[in-house]
Amino acid sequence: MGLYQNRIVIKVGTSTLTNEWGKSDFRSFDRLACVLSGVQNMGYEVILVSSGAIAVGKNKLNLQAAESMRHKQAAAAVGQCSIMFLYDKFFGDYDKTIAQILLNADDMEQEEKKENLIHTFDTLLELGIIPVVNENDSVSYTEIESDEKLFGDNDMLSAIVAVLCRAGKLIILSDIDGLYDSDPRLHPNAKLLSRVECIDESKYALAGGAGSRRGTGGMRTKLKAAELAVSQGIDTIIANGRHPDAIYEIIRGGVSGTLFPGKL
Ligand SMILES: Nc1ncnc2c1ncn2[C@@H]1O[C@H](COP(=O)(O)OP(=O)(O)O)[C@@H](O)[C@H]1O
Ligand SMILES: N[C@@H](CCC(=O)OP(=O)(O)O)C(=O)O
Repeated sequence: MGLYQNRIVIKVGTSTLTNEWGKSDFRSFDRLACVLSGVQNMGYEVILVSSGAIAVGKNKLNLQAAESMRHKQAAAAVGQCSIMFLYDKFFGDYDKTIAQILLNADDMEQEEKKENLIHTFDTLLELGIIPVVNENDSVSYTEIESDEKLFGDNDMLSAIVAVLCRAGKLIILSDIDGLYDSDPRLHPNAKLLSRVECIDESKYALAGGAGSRRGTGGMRTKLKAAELAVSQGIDTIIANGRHPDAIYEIIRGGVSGTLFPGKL
């Protein structure tokens, strides 16, 4: 079965949605809601995979120092409400309705649950609703901590959702313009790669860890996600979430960030 070329999954990371103190960055939420609403008005189906629950929840609960798993899970439960409140408000300003979908790995493993999930996504999109997806962190943190995790990071979750929904494009928004030939925070002369045809060990060797205390995974998890999506024919782009207008350029087929062309 082919891909829906007008269906786009956009993933946004914690580092884009929060400021350096871990508080919600309202302008980022607003800009993203504005652009995604505009993209939907152009006839595209939009699915948003959003991180941010743990950072926002920790800030709200003043838990900065608390790193235990149960505190993170509690923070996720609190922060998820906050981010959905902001999305509801900002998307509402642009006349859009959103829906929340929280997922775990085992929701994909059982055929019946997987089918139900596909039907829910399809129905929401048919109704013109923008689904906002996150991992169900309060339930699934064991996966986040495990080495064998399939989930545990929203980069991978966004690729799984893109494959499940047969999206034509996956756009991963981060706090950086794309994949560089080394981590630009450590190497100021690093160069942006605008197109990557093959994700092999040499590319993983370029990717370092997270760039801020708030982000997780860094470029490595984005490459893993891109590898999965590309293998299913889905064009994957890493771009800067501080300038979501780039999404207009990307859907026009222009160059912004790093493109990993889908291969089948
Ligand atoms: N080769 C690389 N190219 C670009 N960024 C890199 C690279 N290696 C490591 N990074 C780091 O990855 C960070 C983005 O990942 P992360 O902090 O997990 O953000 P997010 O919250 O958006 O997922 C960048 O800020 C950057 O410092
Ligand atoms: N599910 C977690 C996000 C985990 C994650 O992958 O974060 P990020 O690297 O910022 O995309 C949360 O909502 O806080």
